[in-house]
Amino acid sequence: MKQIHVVAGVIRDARGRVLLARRTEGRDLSGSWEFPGGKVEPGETPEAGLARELREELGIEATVGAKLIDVPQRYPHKRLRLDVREIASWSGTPRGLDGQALAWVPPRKLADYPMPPADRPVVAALLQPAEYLVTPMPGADGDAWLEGLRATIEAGVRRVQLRAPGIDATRWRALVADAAALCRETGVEALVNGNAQLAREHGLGLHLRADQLPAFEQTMRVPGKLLAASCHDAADLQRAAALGCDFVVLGSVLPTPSHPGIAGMGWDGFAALREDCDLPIYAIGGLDHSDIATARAHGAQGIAAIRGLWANA
Ligand SMILES: Nc1nc2c([nH]c(=O)n2[C@@H]2O[C@H](COP(=O)(O)OP(=O)(O)OP(=O)(O)O)[C@@H](O)[C@H]2O)c(=O)[nH]1
Ligand SMILES: [Mg+2]
Repeated sequence: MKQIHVVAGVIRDARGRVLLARRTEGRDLSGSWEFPGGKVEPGETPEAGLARELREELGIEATVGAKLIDVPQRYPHKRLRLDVREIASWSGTPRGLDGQALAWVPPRKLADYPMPPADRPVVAALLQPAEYLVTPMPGADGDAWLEGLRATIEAGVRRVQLRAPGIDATRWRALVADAAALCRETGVEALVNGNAQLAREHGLGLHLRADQLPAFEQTMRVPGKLLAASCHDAADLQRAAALGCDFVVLGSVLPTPSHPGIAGMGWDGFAALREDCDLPIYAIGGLDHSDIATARAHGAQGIAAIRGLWANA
């Protein structure tokens, strides 16, 4: 199958809006909106290719900045790597030189524009956190666990999964109530592992374990709240996508002490699974903050971790 490297730019105006272009008739995915860019030509660097595409398609001169995300994606007749860069600065007035419509879109509204599958992880990378904390098991001192959560939030974590497998149910209910209040107070998105009833009671999102995916039904969703899932293979990813999960966690990428004897799928294994799925995916398994750039280079939203993100570790 044909493998193509496409480089596209996130171009922002002074008001922070992002430029989208609409694919013209007669091309693949026509009518869908995309980040301006195109195929890198043989012998060309991605930066030079993107600057050239923006000159040809929009008539602007651009300086290519930091990498946002690299999304490996499989389409019916080709395998794509969508390599997305921030545009550090640009000059001129963008015009649709190929006859394509243009739109300046506030980031919050990006999801309203139909885009190709490879762009869904790109939009998620622009809007959603790169880190997803999974709480460690509370020790005897529940207050210390809550303090750990507070410190982790103060350190910058904005999305949290409350998880404590095997804990006494009454004790967990009380800890979840306190943790939910703390997350609400600090504006942090919180999901609870596995327990739809607890999620409902506290207005939390729900994070499904992989073994819960086959029997889970839409009617069990918490209305208006996030739904996420832990995935280990292609079948899990397919089930999570069919359920309409907002995002998933996929691993283990590296071997971890919590799953001794299980080899990780590695970054190449992660990227291969990501090719057939358009969900935002956090990589998990032996990772911490320092792995975010590597994760993004393999199409991940970022990293999920217990010890790797816990402030009091
Ligand atoms: N520029 C751009 N292309 C994207 C995005 N998302 C996405 O899937 N693509 C795909 O990446 C490829 C972009 O290549 P292109 O615009 O240079 O070329 P094309 O295949 O339309 O050109 P062609 O018809 O001349 O072969 C297309 O297959 C397009 O569907 C995106 O956000 N921006
Ligand atoms: Mg193009």
